[in-house]
Amino acid sequence: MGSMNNQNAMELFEGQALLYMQLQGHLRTTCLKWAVQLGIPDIIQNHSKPITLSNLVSTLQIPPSKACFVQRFMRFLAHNGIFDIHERQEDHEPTYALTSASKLLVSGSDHCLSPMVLLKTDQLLTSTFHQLGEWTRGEDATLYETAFGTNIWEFFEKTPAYFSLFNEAMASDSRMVDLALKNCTSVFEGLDSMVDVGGGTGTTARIICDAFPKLKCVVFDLPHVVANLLGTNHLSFIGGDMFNSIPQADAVLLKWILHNWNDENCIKILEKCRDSISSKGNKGKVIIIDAVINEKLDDPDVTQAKLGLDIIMSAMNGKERSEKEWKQVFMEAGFKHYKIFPIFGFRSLIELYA
Ligand SMILES: C[S@@+](CC[C@H](N)C(=O)[O-])C[C@H]1O[C@@H](n2cnc3c(N)ncnc32)[C@H](O)[C@@H]1O
Repeated sequence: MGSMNNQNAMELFEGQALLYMQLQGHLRTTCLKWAVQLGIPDIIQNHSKPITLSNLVSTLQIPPSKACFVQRFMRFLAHNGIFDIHERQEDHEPTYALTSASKLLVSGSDHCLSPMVLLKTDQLLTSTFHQLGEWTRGEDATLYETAFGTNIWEFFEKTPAYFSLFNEAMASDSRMVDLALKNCTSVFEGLDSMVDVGGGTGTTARIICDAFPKLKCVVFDLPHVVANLLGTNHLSFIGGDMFNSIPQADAVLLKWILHNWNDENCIKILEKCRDSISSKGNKGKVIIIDAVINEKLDDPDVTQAKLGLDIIMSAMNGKERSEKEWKQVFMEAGFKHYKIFPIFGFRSLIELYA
């Protein structure tokens, strides 16, 4: 039949499997959301040993007729590294345990990322990506302007449910900062004051203040974000716009801020940071926590996480950057020296000096 040889056919079938795998990619996120909404990580954690399928189904109060679906969802999630799956010796019944990923989904644990799962799998927010084609062909600066008619920050401001969803997700991400602080104490030691620009509801600043009790911290964010937030002796909240001016300090922290913005806006923000630390001479610093794309050195899953985030950021007119791209932005904003500490999982801490 035809001129197609076996080799060609095999290549096309491999291509087909790759395409089908990618086309079903949304199921990874929806099944993950299903597991979080049903509280499966909590159930396994509370069981204190691997849980059998029948036990899981009865705890979930799912009709026995649906047990086979639970088994298949769990198999799919286990295949994607979210749960561990084993067979009980005596009756071959599947049992499930937590992995390092699902340990991060246990409610009330120190590093619970479930709020981030709920943000990233939200139906309205994910549906905006169906408009990527319309947005790239049009003149709107961001996808959110095409989808909602406003930029994302105005959308959160006007939609209280999403404002809370976003802030809780960011706070959950920030709680992981404590895992890396001991690897970069030199970055914060000796500082008297720090301003966390775009610091949201203050989770990162609180963790840093606790770890470095001599440090006074200001959380600086849009006025509606910090309105009504209570500080402490060492922590205060100030509302404003980082494109206008940033309060004076020994150091400025920018966690997950610069990737939201294009190079032109990043340079403007960094110039305001430079003004903020100017009274410290060459001792003032900017501390950035963001990803550095490095496809050659990174594990493919890490690159996948960074490149996916880059698409989300591109829709906000921001970007994830390679070291070369970061360096260019730093130099154009008038900074001369930087040091990268790859200590935050798929993100790095970058210390920046004028
Ligand atoms: C991606 S969130 C990061 C929050 C926090 N740094 C964290 O990592 O959890 C970006 C933050 O920038 C704030 N932001 C946006 N535009 C701003 C502006 N013009 N001035 C100050 N903050 C701004 C947002 O309100 C939001 O809290």
